[in-house]
Amino acid sequence: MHGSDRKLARLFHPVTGKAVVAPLDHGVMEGMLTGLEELPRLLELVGDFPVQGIMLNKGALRAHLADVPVDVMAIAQLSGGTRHCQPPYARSLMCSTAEALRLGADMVAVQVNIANEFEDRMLADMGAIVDEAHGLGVPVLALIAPKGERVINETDPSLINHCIRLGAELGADVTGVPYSGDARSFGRAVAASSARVLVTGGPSRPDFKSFATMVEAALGAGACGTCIGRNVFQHPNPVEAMRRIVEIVHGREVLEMAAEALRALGVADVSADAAAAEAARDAAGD
Ligand SMILES: O=C(CO)COP(=O)(O)O
Repeated sequence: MHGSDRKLARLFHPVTGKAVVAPLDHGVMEGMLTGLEELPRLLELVGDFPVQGIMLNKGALRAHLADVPVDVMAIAQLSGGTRHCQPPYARSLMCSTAEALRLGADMVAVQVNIANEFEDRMLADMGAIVDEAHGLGVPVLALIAPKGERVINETDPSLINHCIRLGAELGADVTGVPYSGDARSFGRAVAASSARVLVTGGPSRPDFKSFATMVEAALGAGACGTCIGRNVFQHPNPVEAMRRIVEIVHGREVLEMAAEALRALGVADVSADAAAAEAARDAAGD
């Protein structure tokens, strides 16, 4: 067992063995993105659910660490790049693992976009971060996706399976990838991976119901959780969207237990009542 394994175990729910990570790191890429402007409000929302990890950039970590519940992993996003960059899929390292640790992070994340002219640098950065983080006993989440001018289909199964394999080959503890939609080959890549796999969300989709079906399919194919941001926080009803994702990953019982615990503490009623949740979903047109 490595030093990082003990911390990594905390990322997975003790009953379900799965993880819901809330990425709130989009400000570097997008600037003032609708739905993601107010971090304190989002942290409050996330804190009302059985979520296992919150991903923040280093400035946000410094400003808001106190608002990340102590039983939730604070994940420092070390990579960044803005959508104004040419090309917009280039990512650079913005923070070291040592600095992330100093800021209070429990885990670090690094982003790699493959199949473009900058992948060699992003891969080298990932390699260096894995070495540095493991040297300090810190687990690594690698968010890997195919992005670039030559990429025609960003969820092409062979490219997504390559991303899954890459995470494991380069020593990530957890790899986050988009779902390919091909359950069989995705399942094979996940089963062969020494790193556990989370499914990422991508840009907000107008049809949340079909998005949720995709997430369910990814979990069914072997993903052991989610790292979904925009499809939750840009949903017309982010509370309901968050509830649905948690329900898919951990099941209704865990959701209800968490709601009950909050009620007992007199904290806001996240009301996991099944009928109310169903009604809200219908009202939201999902
Ligand atoms: O990991 C992520 C951002 O760093 C995933 O976020 P999205 O679900 O918004 O794509």
